[in-house]
Amino acid sequence: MNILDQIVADKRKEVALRKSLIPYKQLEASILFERATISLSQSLKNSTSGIIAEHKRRSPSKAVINQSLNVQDVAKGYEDADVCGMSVLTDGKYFGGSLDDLLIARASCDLPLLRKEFIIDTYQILEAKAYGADVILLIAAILSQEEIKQFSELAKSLDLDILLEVHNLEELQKSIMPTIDMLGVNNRNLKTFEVSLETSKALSNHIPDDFVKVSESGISSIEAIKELQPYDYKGFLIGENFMKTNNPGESARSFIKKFKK
Ligand SMILES: O=P(O)(O)OC[C@@H](O)[C@@H](O)c1c[nH]c2ccccc12
Repeated sequence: MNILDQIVADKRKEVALRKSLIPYKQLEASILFERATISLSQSLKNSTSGIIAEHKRRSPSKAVINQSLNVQDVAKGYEDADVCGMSVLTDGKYFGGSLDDLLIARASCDLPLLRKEFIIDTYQILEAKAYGADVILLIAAILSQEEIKQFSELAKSLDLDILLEVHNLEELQKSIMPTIDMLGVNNRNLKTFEVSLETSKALSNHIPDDFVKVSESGISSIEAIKELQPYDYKGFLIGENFMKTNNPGESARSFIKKFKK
């Protein structure tokens, strides 16, 4: 079994357990369920930097990145740095995150928040809303076309934006539908962990213009972004490069400063 299959198998068990303890009705009773969301795709369209900064403690490809920070400081730091949005990993087993991280990020800043999760069930979309997310991630590699349609329609009905993640042409072609707001190209192959910016370049002209294009993973310099901009990328998802430092907010700030020059 490759790592992605393993993650999904674990996730199915986890979601079944969560569902048995907290029913849909209880999620819908969260005060955050009525909150007006902030659109990340709109923010990206109006942004000069397009940086989406991530909170990630560890990952299967890197083991520990940073375990000594608190989410509140990171969220405030990213907001002060004027990033466009924040991504919060909520998977516990492989990434050391939690829904509580999302909730604390929500309480700490007014940035559009992405729930970074392996979504395989509609239940997780209601959780995303109940814990303060503005955007959900859907990963084409683990979903059927019918699931992408059903999940994105539900997310839209909850006023959540949808970032659809692909890694190759086949995934892209099965995923293009009007309920998707942003198309993310993951430069990291989730099955092998190989990273290459060429993935974003190669797929860009297959993405119709009405989707906001986001390049994800392995971005650690302004040069990388400059390289991707001619391919019409408007958003850049950066995790490790900020999170490996003692002060991710400050790192994001100096990154964005260089950018504007
Ligand atoms: O830390 P990086 O290389 O900057 O990558 C961030 C982000 O793109 C990555 O965490 C990611 C992209 N897609 C995912 C899907 C699941 C978990 C994590 C991810």
